[in-house]
Amino acid sequence: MPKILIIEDDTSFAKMLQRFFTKKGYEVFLSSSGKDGSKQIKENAPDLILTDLRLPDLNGIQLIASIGENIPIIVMTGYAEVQTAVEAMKQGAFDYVSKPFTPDQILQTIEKALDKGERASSFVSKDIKESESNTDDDLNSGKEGKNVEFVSSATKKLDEYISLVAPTDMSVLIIGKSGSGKEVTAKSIHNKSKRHDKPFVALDCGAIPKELAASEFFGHLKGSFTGAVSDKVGSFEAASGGTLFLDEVGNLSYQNQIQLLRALQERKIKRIGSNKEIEVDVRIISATNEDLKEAVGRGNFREDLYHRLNEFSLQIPSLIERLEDLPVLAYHFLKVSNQKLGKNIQDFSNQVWDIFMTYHWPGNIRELQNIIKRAVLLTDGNEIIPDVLPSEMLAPSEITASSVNLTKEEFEKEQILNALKRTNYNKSKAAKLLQVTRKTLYNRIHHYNLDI
Ligand SMILES: Nc1ncnc2c1ncn2[C@@H]1O[C@H](COP(=O)(O)OP(=O)(O)OP(=O)(O)O)[C@@H](O)[C@H]1O
Repeated sequence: MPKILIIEDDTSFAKMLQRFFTKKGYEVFLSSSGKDGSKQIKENAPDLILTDLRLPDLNGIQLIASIGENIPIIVMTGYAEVQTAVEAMKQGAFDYVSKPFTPDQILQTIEKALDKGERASSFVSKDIKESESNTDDDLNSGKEGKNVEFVSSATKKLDEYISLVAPTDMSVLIIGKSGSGKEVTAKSIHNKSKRHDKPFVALDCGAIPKELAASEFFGHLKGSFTGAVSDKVGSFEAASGGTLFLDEVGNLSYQNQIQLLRALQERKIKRIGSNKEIEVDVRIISATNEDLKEAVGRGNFREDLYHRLNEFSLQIPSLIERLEDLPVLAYHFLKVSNQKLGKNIQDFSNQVWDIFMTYHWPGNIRELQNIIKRAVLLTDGNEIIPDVLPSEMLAPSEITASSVNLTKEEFEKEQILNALKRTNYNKSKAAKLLQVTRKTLYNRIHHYNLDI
């Protein structure tokens, strides 16, 4: 079993990595300082070292220089430290990864580094390594064989990340298209966290007028502004001890971003009209369906806030990227709709399955849910047939699942143009068809420079 030493002073982050690598079959040691790290290198003889560059007692570059080239070292860097990371590589580090990174990214880098080390020393312990890796393969295939039947690899990976990050207090940024399950994911993280018996409060930042955002976040006292007819508890206070979910966080105005950042930095808020500071303990999970990094680049979203919200990011696959899950979801929605509507419809016809598996699902899981509910309502027989599906599914656009070989950007651009054509260039209707907000549609039109 390969041994990894993680030198990182952020202990909850280090523990999360430890759990992940242990699951992947590594033996993991933790150290929170350079001095202790050097001691552990002697005691535990790790096969690989993963180290932060900023350590409380030693600079990572000095540490790397003292280890030499015998053990592969991977350095973890903050977003502004790439230059130092390059320096670290000159000193002999194998590679660097910039935070935030997904566990899979770091795993790949580690495997690459170990593979290199293994080749270099293969003559020493080839037999042992071969027998160990065979056992690992058997275990992995056995594990997967149990539950891969109906679940896509994209969803399995997502579940794995949720379980990893849930017990920590890290801020999570969930990225995904509208209706893909971002809020469901946020709830799942909350339910698996130690805060699960405290409130989960969701705030749709896209729906609040910017003048009212501060009051929604922090609350207000009666009479503090026109319309403040009674005292109001804000979302931060309401979520105290629990989780605050900020949906469509990219839609916050610049002024609101500053207010949010201040509250996150100070962990204290004041209700509007009050001088009393209130300490708040909330975990922040936010979601976006636009590219926030790009919004940072354009100057529309504050970089400092972006990094504070994005200690860990989760990408939610669109339904079209997880079509293997569609049957499980479809039967689930059939069952729920039957219960709600007092029906007992058994199945979907073969033609319906064909349509489901080739449609492009711009509205993702929400669209599937709505379509099935409507179909259940309209069906008299035993089985759902194409007649009860919406007409846009029966005469689908030229864009279908098979066109996924377009790049993601080309595909999205096509979807937007298509929706606009089908609605006679009415942007409100096109946004509805795409199941995004008008603001998102405007942003995307601007992003793709669409001349309409
Ligand atoms: N894994 C799932 N199982 C069952 N239902 C799901 C699942 N994921 C999403 N849904 C359903 O799909 C709908 C959309 O999910 P959700 O609200 O989480 O998406 P979203 O990405 O947050 O959407 P938006 O971007 O519009 O806020 C909800 O009604 C939700 O119940």
